[in-house]
Amino acid sequence: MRFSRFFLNRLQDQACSGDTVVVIDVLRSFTTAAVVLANGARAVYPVEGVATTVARLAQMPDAVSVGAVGGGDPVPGFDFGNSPWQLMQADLTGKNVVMTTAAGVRGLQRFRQARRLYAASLVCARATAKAIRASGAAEVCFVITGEWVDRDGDEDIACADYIEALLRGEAVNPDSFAQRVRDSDFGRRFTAGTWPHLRRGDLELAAHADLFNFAMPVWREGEWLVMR
Ligand SMILES: O=C(O)[C@H](CS(=O)(=O)O)OP(=O)(O)O
Repeated sequence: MRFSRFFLNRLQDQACSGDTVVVIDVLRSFTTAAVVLANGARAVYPVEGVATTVARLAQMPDAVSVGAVGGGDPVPGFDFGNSPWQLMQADLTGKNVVMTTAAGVRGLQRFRQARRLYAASLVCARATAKAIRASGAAEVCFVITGEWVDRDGDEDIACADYIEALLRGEAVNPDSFAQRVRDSDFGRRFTAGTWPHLRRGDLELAAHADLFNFAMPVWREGEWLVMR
């Protein structure tokens, strides 16, 4: 199996070749999406942009809305912010969830044509590696969504390192990768006490390696993407 990395927020030309694209967003989109699915949601629809999300919600009047803008503040009027801690306490049994976020969802939409597309985070990392191996993937591209000019994105790089190590068959302990999530530039904002919408509970969940034993393949349904 061959591996490459693509940094979503870098301007220079980068290639993301291969049969499998794994978009990683540990803080917080795909930790949130995993919690939503674990809490019984029927489906998560990742939609780019608040206006398009509002239009999608108008087509699905019973859907639950989850969203945040760049920096992590919730979208006003939505049912939930991009907070796994908040969603962990919600009963979402049978619900459709429409989700918009500034980085993770954008990463999925950018690679929506990939032959096999996964959303991944540390909470489902081992299951993601298992699913990729079972698919017979030959070349895997990891998309790092959390690196910005003011953030190292190491929470996502750590997750990519962990999944790649598992796919290489290495015997790895997830603890050091979880610690990198806590120590990352963005991770530290969740304990600084100066970002009211970035809760310590979100970070603790996001750093809980292999909390869930399912992967999150992303499917195309007409013009929409969906995770089930
Ligand atoms: O809501 C979040 O935690 C982040 C904020 S930002 O876009 O990284 O500033 O969004 P996400 O898409 O989950 O990375």
